[in-house]
This record gives sequence, C-alpha cells and structure tokens, in this order.
Amino acid sequence: MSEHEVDLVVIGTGPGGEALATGAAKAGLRVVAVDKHLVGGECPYYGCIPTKMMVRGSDVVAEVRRAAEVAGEATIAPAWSVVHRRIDEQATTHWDDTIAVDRLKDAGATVHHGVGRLAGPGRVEVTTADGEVITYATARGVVLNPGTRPAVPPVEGLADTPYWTNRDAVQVAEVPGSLVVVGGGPIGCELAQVFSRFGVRVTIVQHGPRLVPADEPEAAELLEQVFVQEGIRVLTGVELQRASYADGGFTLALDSGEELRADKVLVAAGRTPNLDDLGLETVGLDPHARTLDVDERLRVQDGIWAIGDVTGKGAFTHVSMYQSAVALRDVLDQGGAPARYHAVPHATFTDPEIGGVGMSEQQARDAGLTVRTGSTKLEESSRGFTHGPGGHGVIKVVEDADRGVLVGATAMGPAGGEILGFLAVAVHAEVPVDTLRTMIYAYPTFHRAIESALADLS
Ligand SMILES: Cc1cc2nc3c(=O)[nH]c(=O)nc-3n(C[C@H](O)[C@H](O)[C@H](O)COP(=O)(O)OP(=O)(O)OC[C@H]3O[C@@H](n4cnc5c(N)ncnc54)[C@H](O)[C@@H]3O)c2cc1C
Ligand SMILES: NC(=O)c1ccc[n+]([C@@H]2O[C@H](COP(=O)([O-])OP(=O)(O)OC[C@H]3O[C@@H](n4cnc5c(N)ncnc54)[C@H](O)[C@@H]3O)[C@@H](O)[C@H]2O)c1
Repeated sequence: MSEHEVDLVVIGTGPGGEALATGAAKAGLRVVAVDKHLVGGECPYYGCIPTKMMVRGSDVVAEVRRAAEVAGEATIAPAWSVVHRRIDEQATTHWDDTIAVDRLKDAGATVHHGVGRLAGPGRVEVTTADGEVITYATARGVVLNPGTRPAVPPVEGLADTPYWTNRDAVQVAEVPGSLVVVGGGPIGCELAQVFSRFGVRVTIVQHGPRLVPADEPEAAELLEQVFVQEGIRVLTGVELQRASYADGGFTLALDSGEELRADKVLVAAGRTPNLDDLGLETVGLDPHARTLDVDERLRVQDGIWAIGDVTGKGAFTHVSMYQSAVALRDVLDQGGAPARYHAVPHATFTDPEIGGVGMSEQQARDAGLTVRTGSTKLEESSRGFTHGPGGHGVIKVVEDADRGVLVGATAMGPAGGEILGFLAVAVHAEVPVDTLRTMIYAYPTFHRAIESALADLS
C-alpha cells in the first residue's frame, strides 16, 4: 500500500477520459489515468469502430447486390474473415491498447491498468492488475468516466446461457447459421443487418412497439420495412420469457407462445452504468443511481467531474468528447462555453442510415412547445429517384412555431448521418426557418429534400 499526491485522477478512460487525461497532462498537471480494461474504452475496441467496419463490409455486400438494377451483373461471395481481419488487425490491434497507453504516457500521465475507486473526498484507491493498492490524494480532484456495460434483461435462464454481447459480436471469427438479437435499439439494429447480409438467419426480438424507439416513428417504420425485405424477421411487442441452451443451440420462449431456436443469441437490450463499484458512497453519492447529475461544467460536486455515458446526456462518443473538452477547461480554470445539449446529434449506421438531432416530435410536444412538423420521402426527391435501389429515406423537421426555429430533425437515407450535418447546424445555431427557406439547395442532392420538408411544415 502506498500513497501519493497528484493533481488529478481520471477513473475510466473512455474516449472522453483519455482525451481529458491527455489534455490535463500536456497542460502540466500531475495526472493519473486508471482503466480496468483498455485505454480508449468501449468505442475503439467493442463499439463504434469495429461495428462501423462491420457496417462498411455489409454495405458493400448490399451495393453489389443492387448492381444488376443500375449498372450490370456483379456478384460477391461475402467473406466474414475479411471483416474479422480488419477489426482484429486495423481497428483493435488484437484488442491491445499499447499504442493508446504509450500516447497517454508520452503526454506525461501515469497510467494504471486497474480498478479505481473513490476513497473519500479528493482521494482515489487504485487496485492494479497485479493486486497492488495505491492511494492518491488529489490537489484538483477526480474525473469519473467509467462508461457502461451491457444490461442483461431479467429473463429466466438467460444468465446461464453463453449469450453474446457487443463484445463477443465484434470478435467473432465465423458467423453462425442463425442469430436472435434481443433488443431493437441502435446496437441490435446495426448488428442484425450486418449479420443478415453475411448470410445469417436473423430474428430481432424487441419488447417495445417498434425498432429504434429513440428515433422518429417514421424512421422506425421504414427501417422495419427494409429489414423485412432483406429477410430479417422483426418481432415487436413481444417479451422474452425463458431462455435455455443445450446441444449447441438456444431455445427462447416468447410470451406469444412461440419458441425460437438459434445458434447464437445477441443481447443488445440497453446498458448498465458502471457506477456500482466506484466508491461513490464514500463521497455521499448513490452507487445505485443510473446517472450522475452534472452541472453545465460537468461538476458532480466540488472536486469531482463526470463525463460520458454515465451523465445521461446521450450515450455517444461525440458527447463524451464534447464533455471532456468542457470539463478539461474547468479543471484548468480556463472558463469558456458551458455544456449545452439542445442539439445533440446521432447517427445509427443501418442502411438506410438514421441521422437525428435535437428533439423528436413527441419530445417537443411533451416539452409544451407549439409544434409544427414537415416531412418528405427521399425517394420522391430527384436524387432519391435517380439513386434507385437503396434510395429510400425520410427527412423530417420539427419546428418550435413560436420561435420559428427547428428544435429537432431526422435525416434518414443513404448518407443520412452526413445530411444530418446541415440540420445539426440549423438546430444548434437556431437558424430561423425563414432563413433556411431562402437558401439555394444544390440540385439534385439528397440534402435538397430538406427544402421540401421545410415547405411541408404545418
Ligand atoms: C456496439 C456499440 C456501438 C456503438 N456505436 C457508436 C457509434 O457509432 N457512435 C457513437 O457516437 N457511439 C457509439 N457507441 C457508444 C460509445 O461507444 C460510447 O458512448 C463511448 O464509448 C463513450 O463512453 P464513455 O466515455 O462513457 O466510456 P466507455 O467508452 O464506456 O469507457 C469507460 C472505461 O472506463 C473503464 N472503467 C469503468 N469503471 C472503472 C473503474 N472503476 N476503474 C477503472 N476503469 C474503469 C472501462 O474499462 C472503460 O474502458 C456504441 C456503443 C456500442 C456498445
Ligand atoms: N451509431 C451509434 O451512435 C450507436 C450505435 C450503437 C449504440 N450506440 C449507443 O449505445 C447505447 C446502447 O445501445 P443499445 O441498442 O444496447 O441500447 P438502447 O437502450 O438504445 O436499446 C435497447 C433496446 O432493447 C429493447 N429491450 C430492452 N429490454 C428488452 C427485452 N427484455 N427484450 C427485448 N427487447 C428489449 C429496448 O426496448 C430498446 O429498444 C445507445 O443508446 C446509443 O447511445 C450508438
């Protein structure tokens, strides 16, 4: 047991924690960064990056299959080994964080692989991978960036089966014959489509009434149509009641009475915050909370900042990074703009992609705004029409009619996440709808459909 004085300890190095520790160390603070697994967190090793390599592969497969309708015969023999190799070698360097650790050390930080826990105000106890316990007393404080882990629904028998989570799904070397995906959120939908396009018989079991419930219903409806056309079985409004595993296969009993059988089951039913083993009780905070309340500078209390998924402001890498920059300025007493969340964007990388920013129509109504909405189908635009197969999509805008500004928008279609950029600026900068209407929209682009959605506002 040893004790040291430093300026700052960062517990958990997700994308935001890694960036903050790097910035603080470069600014001259004595920084300790602790991660119980890999420096960089979920995004580079098990989340955004490997899954987007999977999506890239599955999009190529789909485009080749569309070739006959627009350019001539082409064939592809989808090979998962190619995707697996890219993830293994290029994305994750065999799930090894040496490069990230060295980068952080080069910036001047001390890096531990181990578990960090608060041990009273300003104090952190680190239990390193080899069992050593080191206590740090901090002059500035502690940044918490512990992220989340997959939630496992309380379904009888499920915990005793060898189900996959996203961590297993990104590491598979061979695809199974059949897969049941439990959960129709972003993880479930992205991965269901990927595996389906690589020849897996996929069934999605979603207990809510529709897929991607955080997105607009129009987007969910179109996504379900596309999935069904591609051969994915989508079961909504059903509850999984029992799960078992025997002789290399899963059996899943649904409340509808149906029994599903599959080679593999992927649980993508939400996330559990890593707040339960962080020593929160030693500083008067609730270790059973789902989120940590933060102010506009990401402070939880004097000398404690929290960033990333555990703040409940949007479980996205870009939110973690944004908060990291705001919190770092606060740690360094540099002031600057406080955090605002009125224009949080997201892109779900299904095909078609779903880009969303700000409020959904329902959220705007629940907030008591005078709401007007406008929408248009992408395939009815010139670009959607000329694009042909794969050109389906929808643009929807949500206006606060009293202020004449957009408070939310959806761009679904090919490159929906890119078209979203335009709408994110409009919502972020509160550009008057009248100004958006006087712009010239290049013909024939996908983003030109935004003009039609604005014309439809009523
Ligand atoms: C399959 C999947 C796909 C995704 N795709 C996207 C995407 O396309 N775009 C996007 O923006 N977001 C995506 N996300 C979400 C994104 O990964 C997270 O929002 C992002 O990683 C930010 O999380 P975070 O900063 O809160 O921490 P995390 O990345 O979760 O990292 C937290 C770190 O803290 C460590 N830790 C936890 N507790 C302790 C402790 N007590 N001591 C020491 N270390 C600890 C963990 O080991 C981990 O390394 C995806 C997520 C998943 C699962
Ligand atoms: N492209 C992206 O930005 C991206 C991609 C993947 C994940 N993420 C982030 O990661 C977070 C977690 O993703 P997620 O998809 O696991 O979580 P989620 O909470 O967004 O979705 C989980 C889904 O599972 C369903 N569900 C819950 N319990 C169930 C049960 N017992 N049976 C059937 N369905 C059940 C829920 O209704 C929900 O639709 C997302 O909210 C998102 O912020 C982002």
